[in-house]
Amino acid sequence: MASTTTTKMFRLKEVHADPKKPWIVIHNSVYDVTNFLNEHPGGEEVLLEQIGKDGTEAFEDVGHSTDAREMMAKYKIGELVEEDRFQEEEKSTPKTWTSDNETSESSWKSWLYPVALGIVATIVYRFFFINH
Ligand code: HEM
Repeated sequence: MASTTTTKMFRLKEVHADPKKPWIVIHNSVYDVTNFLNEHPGGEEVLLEQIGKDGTEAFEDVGHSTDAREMMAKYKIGELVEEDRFQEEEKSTPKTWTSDNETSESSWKSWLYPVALGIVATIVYRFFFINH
């Protein structure tokens, strides 16, 4: 019985914005960072800016290491209930990438660079032979 782990579910409004008991939501999981504030390599200031809300974007913008991600497990206290969950945008990004007409527009741009480089190389090559 003692080994069964049940995930505690929280409403977004239950996530404390109190600096004395600070909680943060990252990827729809709830973290109690009370004992982490002093230890955070990025400082407590940035953590305090995210308390009581979804800090996923701020967390990802920093590009946290795998070590940092593993460290998070220690502070996780539960997850957000289904109704309060935030859309995880990252997962849908690769789909829109391939299906957009934006892609066909940007693909001709990717040709421009090597073609321009080829033209410049030809000019330089010709000058070399004319002058020598
Ligand atoms: C429980 C959640 C978090 C954990 C365990 C954590 C852990 C860490 C660790 C281990 C580092 C050192 C660099 C690395 O290994 O990536 C770091 C750096 C940093 N973190 Fe966090 N962090 C958390 C949440 C946040 C949040 C919500 C923000 C909001 C902006 C943040 C901002 C930063 C910044 C600005 C740095 C410094 C980056 C640098 O100096 O290059 N962290 N964090």
